[in-house]
Amino acid sequence: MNIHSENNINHLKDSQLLSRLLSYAKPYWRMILLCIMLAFLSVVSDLARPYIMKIAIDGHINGLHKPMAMADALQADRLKREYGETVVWNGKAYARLDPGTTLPEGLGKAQIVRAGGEEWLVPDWLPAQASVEGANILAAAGGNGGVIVDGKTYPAVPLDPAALDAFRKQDYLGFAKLGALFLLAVAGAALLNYYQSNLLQFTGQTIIFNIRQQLFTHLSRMSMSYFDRNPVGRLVVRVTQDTEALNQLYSQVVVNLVKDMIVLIGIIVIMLQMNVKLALLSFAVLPFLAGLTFWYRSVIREAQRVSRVILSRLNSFLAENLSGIRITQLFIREERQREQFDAHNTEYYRAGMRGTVINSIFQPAIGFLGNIAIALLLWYGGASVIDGGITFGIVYAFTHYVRQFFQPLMSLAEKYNQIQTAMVGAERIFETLDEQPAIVDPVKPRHLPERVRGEIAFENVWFAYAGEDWVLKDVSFTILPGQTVAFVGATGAGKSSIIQLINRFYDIQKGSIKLDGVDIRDIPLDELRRYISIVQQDVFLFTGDIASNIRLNNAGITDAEVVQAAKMVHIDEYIRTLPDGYGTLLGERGINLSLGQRQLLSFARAIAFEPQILILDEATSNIDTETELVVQDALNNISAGRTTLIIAHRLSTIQHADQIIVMHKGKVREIGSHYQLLAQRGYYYRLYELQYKEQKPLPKAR
Ligand SMILES: Nc1ncnc2c1ncn2[C@@H]1O[C@H](COP(=O)(O)OP(=O)(O)OP(=O)(O)O)[C@@H](O)[C@H]1O
Repeated sequence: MNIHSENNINHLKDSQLLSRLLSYAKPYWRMILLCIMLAFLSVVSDLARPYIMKIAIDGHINGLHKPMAMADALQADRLKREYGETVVWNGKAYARLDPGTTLPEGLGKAQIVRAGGEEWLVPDWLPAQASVEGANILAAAGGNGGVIVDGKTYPAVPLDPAALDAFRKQDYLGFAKLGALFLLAVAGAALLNYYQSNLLQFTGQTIIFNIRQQLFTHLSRMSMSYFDRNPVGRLVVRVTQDTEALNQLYSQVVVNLVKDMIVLIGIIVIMLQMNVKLALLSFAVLPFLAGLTFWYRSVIREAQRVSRVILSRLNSFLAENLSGIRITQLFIREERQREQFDAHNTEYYRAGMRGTVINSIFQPAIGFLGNIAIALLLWYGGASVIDGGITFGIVYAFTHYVRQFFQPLMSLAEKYNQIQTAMVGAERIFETLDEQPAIVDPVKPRHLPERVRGEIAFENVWFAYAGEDWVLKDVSFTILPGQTVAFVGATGAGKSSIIQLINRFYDIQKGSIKLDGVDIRDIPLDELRRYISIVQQDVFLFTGDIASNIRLNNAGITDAEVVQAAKMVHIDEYIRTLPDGYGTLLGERGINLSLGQRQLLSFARAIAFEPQILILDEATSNIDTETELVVQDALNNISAGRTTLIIAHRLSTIQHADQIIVMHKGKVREIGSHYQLLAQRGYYYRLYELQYKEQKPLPKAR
């Protein structure tokens, strides 16, 4: 597997992932519980709305035609006590009855029915169909004060507008009340949703804030070998995108899923309570729904997994190619790179389309099932209304509940996607967090004094970056306190590796490296690295001004010390010519420095930190010869009394070193001073001769 290919194997089980995810949410359980309670209340007000409509329809719009109890006007109070709203008209009191109420002894029956465009009061109860105008009511039976239903004539009195108003009064009042209640439910749901979603976002953001913080702290402790294996682009995605996917999980999915569950259960309960038969009929589509969801789950999971793997490949390709754009343009590789990008892009497009096609089948299919349920309702419910078995209000409410029932299922696809993305994000985040830094502080640390002598000893050191590819083989040497030691050797001989080992960017496999006689693995990392400053060929500049790039946020370094360090490496003059001097911004929003200027800045950085051990890795390779002489002079000053290690290809710059260590294919080949090594007429001599000839072709060798 190369480092750009994205890991696509599931290591952790979903249940393990979930329990770890929940552990992050645990400190905030009160808020989450409150969110769930708010969600519950908002569901209640959501579900209340069709119910309110049902009451309006059955109780008031069609309320006029309900069967009534009739008594003498003197008994109005009794009627009111027992059956609620009572109308007194023409010496009689009337009260509407709920369906199924049995009429006690002593009370008469009455019902209002619409016939021939007029409302009639009948002192009897009519068959259920009669409440629907026109159904089997032939007409008002001429002028004889009666209505004919199913061939039977009932005596009836026509109601004049004033009487009708009296009977309708409770309906007008009822509409006002129900309207207010409806409004309250809407406003309540809006308010509850507002608080709930804010609280959720707050909780989610806080949890993710903590995870990001933990990730960054963790990453900054990781060893170099980790960064060799993980491209920066991937780690950036870890800290930003993957955590954002988790945020979605906490702030959108979890509570909304709970909310959806409450909605579904709530609707089932309400429907069963309103009418069992109609409810069961609406649920007839559920087995198909379950089958469809099962199919969807299995195909979309695979499609999304493939799509994610391809996307991360595309991202890596893009990141690498944009950072290497200079080389691409220089070697006119644009066309080839474009073809490769095209291949990745096409693959991603296809994967995306596959997901789209699956979704475009699933979502309408769910909608279709929902509509079938509504069609069943219309067919059976409509007929039952006419038969009088079910009220119109119930059918109306049912169609709404069925719609509400299918709504969460329609967005299931989206939620499923979010959960999957979050799970993959969580898995990657936990994998990152679980990876322990290869280089850690010693269990039993040994502390060196504030100032070390600076003796560095390599004793039979064997080192490989990976496996058994030995980069250093049995390397031994001792650098005495205050000495300046140079490493020379061909490219790839292992010089830079030696330097990376001294400050423990990597740990060795065999032998030991000692500072003042103490194995560096026994010294706390912070302390070890505080003694050492390294100036490298590639200088990294942080976004910020020049002064902050020299002192690297170390408040202990004063402005005067910054200037002093810059003066020592002769970059002070240049800095002063810049518009803002030491306050000039570098990087993206500021100016760009030349490679040589960057190296000088990095020298100043090393000097300002006053290290006790100074390491220069090809540090003067980009500085012109004239400036190098000056810097060399400054270096001589700085290295006086300090252990200094220098890697240089230009042998002229290291002739004054106390010791020169010649490396060859991972081994120490020769050690000695310049003159000793020349006298040996070995590898160093040959190197020197080669360079000497190159640089000064005219005079003959001494
Ligand atoms: N981060 C790394 N991961 C794996 N192998 C590495 C790494 N860095 C260097 N190497 C390998 O280690 C060997 C020695 O590299 P090193 O950089 O120490 O050589 P060097 O003598 O400093 O060369 P140069 O003069 O070119 O800087 C090389 O063969 C290189 O391929």
